[in-house]
Amino acid sequence: MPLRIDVITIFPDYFAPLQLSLMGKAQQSGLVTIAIHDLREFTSDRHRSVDDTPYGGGAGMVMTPEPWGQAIDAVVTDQSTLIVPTPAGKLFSQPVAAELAHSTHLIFACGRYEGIDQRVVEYYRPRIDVRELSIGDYVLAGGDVATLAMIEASVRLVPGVLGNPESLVEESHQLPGVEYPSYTKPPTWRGLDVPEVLLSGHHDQIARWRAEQSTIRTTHNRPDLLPGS
Ligand SMILES: COC(=O)c1ccnc(N)c1
Repeated sequence: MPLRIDVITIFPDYFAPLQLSLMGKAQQSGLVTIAIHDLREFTSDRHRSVDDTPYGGGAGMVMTPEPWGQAIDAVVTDQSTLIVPTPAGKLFSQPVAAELAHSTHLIFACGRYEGIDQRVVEYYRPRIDVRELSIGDYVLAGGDVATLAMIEASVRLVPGVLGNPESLVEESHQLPGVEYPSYTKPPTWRGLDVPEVLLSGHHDQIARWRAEQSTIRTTHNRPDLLPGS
């Protein structure tokens, strides 16, 4: 059963990159189907408006609930997971990507402006799995880029999408800490040599060196990921 993804957005063109490379191949292989829907197709006024002023005052505009209700109703099933990208959400992570990769149907609601009227989440929460997810502690102009990131991180974990599943084993955020540094030809580049151990053919020594490098890198870049932190 392929993973089905429906993306609802006012900027469908943001998702053209999903036709390229690994994501494009995943769709051609039938492992994943991705459909992009323009929210404005679900408006009913002449101006195809999707936002209005916030109750309670404040700057910016809020996306009105009805177009979202119409758009989500057009694709939702009882197997759907509705994902709302928002800086206020739970943190998206590799384990969450793995969960999404094994879902049946994902609906991404890409909000703009100051966000989507909260009643959209409140309406669907009793009916289906609803997840407000953040890709990190920063604010974007909309949920589209976050959706691209979450789709790519999840789809690459769908069995069969990656040619060599081996490459999933060692990558960062799978093992405790981050990945060791990588090198390829030439052996010397602008006076810089590849670490000798990597050319030695001693697989035990290479594994030990890589584990050490992972710890050094994790300590320097992501001490929060160190065991026991
Ligand atoms: C409008 O959406 C965002 O700004 C957003 C969404 C998901 N993660 C973030 N860190 C920001």
